Amino acid sequence: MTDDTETSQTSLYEHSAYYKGIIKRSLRYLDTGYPLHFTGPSGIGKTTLALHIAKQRKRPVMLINGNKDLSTEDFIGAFTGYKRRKLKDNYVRSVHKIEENVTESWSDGRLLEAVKKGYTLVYDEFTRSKPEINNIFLPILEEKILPLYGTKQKRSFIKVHPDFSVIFTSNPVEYAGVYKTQDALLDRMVTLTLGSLEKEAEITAVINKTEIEREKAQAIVEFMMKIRKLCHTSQDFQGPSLRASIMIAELAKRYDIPINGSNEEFNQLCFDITWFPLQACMEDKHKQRAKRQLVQECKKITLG
Ligand SMILES: Nc1ncnc2c1ncn2[C@@H]1O[C@H](COP(=O)(O)OP(=O)(O)OP(=O)(O)O)[C@@H](O)[C@H]1O
Repeated sequence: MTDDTETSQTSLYEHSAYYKGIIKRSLRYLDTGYPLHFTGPSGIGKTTLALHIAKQRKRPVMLINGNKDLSTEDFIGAFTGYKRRKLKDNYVRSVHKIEENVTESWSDGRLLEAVKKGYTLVYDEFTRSKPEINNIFLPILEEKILPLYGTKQKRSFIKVHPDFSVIFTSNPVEYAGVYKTQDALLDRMVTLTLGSLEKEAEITAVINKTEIEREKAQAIVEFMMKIRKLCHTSQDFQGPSLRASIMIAELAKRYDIPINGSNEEFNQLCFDITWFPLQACMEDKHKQRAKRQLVQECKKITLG
């Protein structure tokens, strides 16, 4: 993450009472030794917030992205090859002595490194990894040890560094589609559910991220809020996210597209960015009507 990005995010977090509260509480939970878990729909800023909080702890931050291929070796480490040491003793001319030593070389996995050195770990989208892989967090969180069995290591476990902490993120929609989150693991974390941003907070985020003028950011966010109201199904599918507002602002700025519904390019941009996430939050029978409403709402925007 660049310094610029960090500055822009800090600005939203510093000016929003909602975020200031979350950050303060989160740091307390982490400092007391409880892992944190941000859950909520895609694109509302879970990862960004997790990384921001992790950085506040003044410990090195490690990011791991959950995925189905993540293995125990990735987490703990593995023997990666052999080290050969050859000593040739020719001290006495007539005597040749060769001593050869072959040892396996071990390289630490990312979790082992974080646990050993007391890093703050951000484990993003952890529910995308297989539950049996995530089980390794149970002894870490409960007994404060990382077991090394199955790794041919001499030690059977290592102690967790007192400064080690974890922030998990997940998207509830994925619980059903990917792997069911283990209740035992969830039971050991403090889970905070993040909802959509309030209007002012979203406008600030869009301005900070894209440096677009305020009135343009406001027009985009107000449009997006109307579009989200067209959603019919569960609250987990909230339609176009903050990411969608940022995309429209970024593209309009980059290609000098006026934020104006009378402009064909702008209409197309609105549609391209919002239709797919919008149609995902409703049943088929509502889609045609929602499509017409989306086009109409976009045409109503009248900024230069
Ligand atoms: N406070 C903020 N200020 C400015 N931009 C932000 C802020 N929070 C998030 N963003 C931007 O919004 C977008 C989505 O954020 P992020 O990736 O953190 O969301 P997420 O909830 O983790 O999404 P996903 O579940 O899809 O991984 C990113 O482009 C990010 O840079």
